[in-house]
Amino acid sequence: MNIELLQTDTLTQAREKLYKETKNFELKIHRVACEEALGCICAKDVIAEENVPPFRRSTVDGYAIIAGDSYGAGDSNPAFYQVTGHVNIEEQALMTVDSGEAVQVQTGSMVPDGATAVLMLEYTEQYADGKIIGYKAVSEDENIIQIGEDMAVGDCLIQRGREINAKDVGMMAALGICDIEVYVPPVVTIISTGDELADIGEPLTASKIRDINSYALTAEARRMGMTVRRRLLVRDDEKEILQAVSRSTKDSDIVLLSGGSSKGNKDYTKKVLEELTGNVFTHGIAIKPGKPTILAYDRENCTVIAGLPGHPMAAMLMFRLVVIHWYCEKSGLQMPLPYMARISENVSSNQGRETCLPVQLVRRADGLIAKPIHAKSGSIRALGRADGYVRIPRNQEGLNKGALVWVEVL
Ligand SMILES: Nc1nc2c(c(=O)[nH]1)N[C@H]1C(S)=C(S)[C@@H](COP(=O)(O)OP(=O)(O)OC[C@H]3O[C@@H](n4cnc5c(N)ncnc54)[C@H](O)[C@@H]3O)O[C@H]1N2
Ligand code: MOO
Repeated sequence: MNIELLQTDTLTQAREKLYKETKNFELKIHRVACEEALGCICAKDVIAEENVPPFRRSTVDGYAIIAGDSYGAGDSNPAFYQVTGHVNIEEQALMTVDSGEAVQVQTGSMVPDGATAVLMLEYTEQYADGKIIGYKAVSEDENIIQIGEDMAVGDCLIQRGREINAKDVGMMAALGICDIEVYVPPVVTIISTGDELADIGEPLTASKIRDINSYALTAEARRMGMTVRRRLLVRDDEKEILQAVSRSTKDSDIVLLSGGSSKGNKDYTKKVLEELTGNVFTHGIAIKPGKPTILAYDRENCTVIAGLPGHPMAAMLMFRLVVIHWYCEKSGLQMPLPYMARISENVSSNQGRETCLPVQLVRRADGLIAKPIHAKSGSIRALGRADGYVRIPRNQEGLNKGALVWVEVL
């Protein structure tokens, strides 16, 4: 029997091909209100058009003075000031402060011209009508926040690619930015293929197993902020798969298939994708798990199609390592930073294929420990127990116990 072996790309090659093939693919952009922006991905740098604060503000309750007037002042050598006014928090400071003078201010009040510092209330005492004593020296600018010190006109405050968080929403409010340009979440269709698959509510009959991938991939896509248009469970039937993909490429930016990606007699994914797109550019990636991954691009509908391996761990990892990685490149989104940990035991790896080793993270007094999860490629439990994975390069023999590794969080 002549079985054609998969011609594998490295992960880097597969990513580069996908990026090159999808040059004309552009994520759509829309505006959302500040209150709705949480979790969206910023599509254009947000530049401050106002100074924050817009005027000099006191950071304490006290007296605005000329700092030089306080030099040398202390408990046994107080300085004397003539109080010439008071600025309430909502008032504009219309007066100026001259040498020997003090204007009373509140936390957040505008600091009058001429004043170069604010002396805190607790270091002062009423002396006589209209006069105070100061028991402390203050330096230039002490207790004053300058115009634009927090955010200045022209500062880039939210960068393209950033996932907007609550603090960013606060910054937008501070700058009077009512809405922001963000990427429209890509629309995804997820198709599980397999005659052996039963849907979640169906009774399990002999030789059936439950469909995990369409649920897990849907949840992962949603976690990434994507919109899941539909989730389908399709038999190992070429025509059925073709119909499902063909209908989905018309209204989805991304179509994920799972199962049927290798070379078995019922593995139709590649054939169907060839027929529909004429543009399958990867079949096989030198990575474990995840080798039988297929990548295609439908140029007409601008749809990225990934045929993921059936094994759930492999499907999840390849969704992340290829498709989500591509989405991050397109949008500028950064994945969470990896954790550094020490590997708990010697690990051998498959030379010639990069290894993605699922690990559990355990916190110890001296740092994090990454415990490899030993399980067969199709293990479901491994998927649930893994906090993350360690990537071992294809040309590396393995890892020695205690080696420092980066753990990408799952
Ligand atoms: N002779 C060879 N056999 C296999 C090879 C190989 O190189 N030579 N590679 C193995 C690897 S690695 C993987 S991964 C799988 C990939 O196969 P397919 O992508 O064609 O997937 P299936 O054969 O359809 O399924 C594999 C496995 O996963 C189960 N599965 C499929 N879909 C789901 C789902 N939605 N939820 C839960 N489980 C699912 C399926 O029942 C199979 O057990 O091929 C190996 N074989
Ligand atoms: O490479 Mo397979 O994808 O081990 O599960």
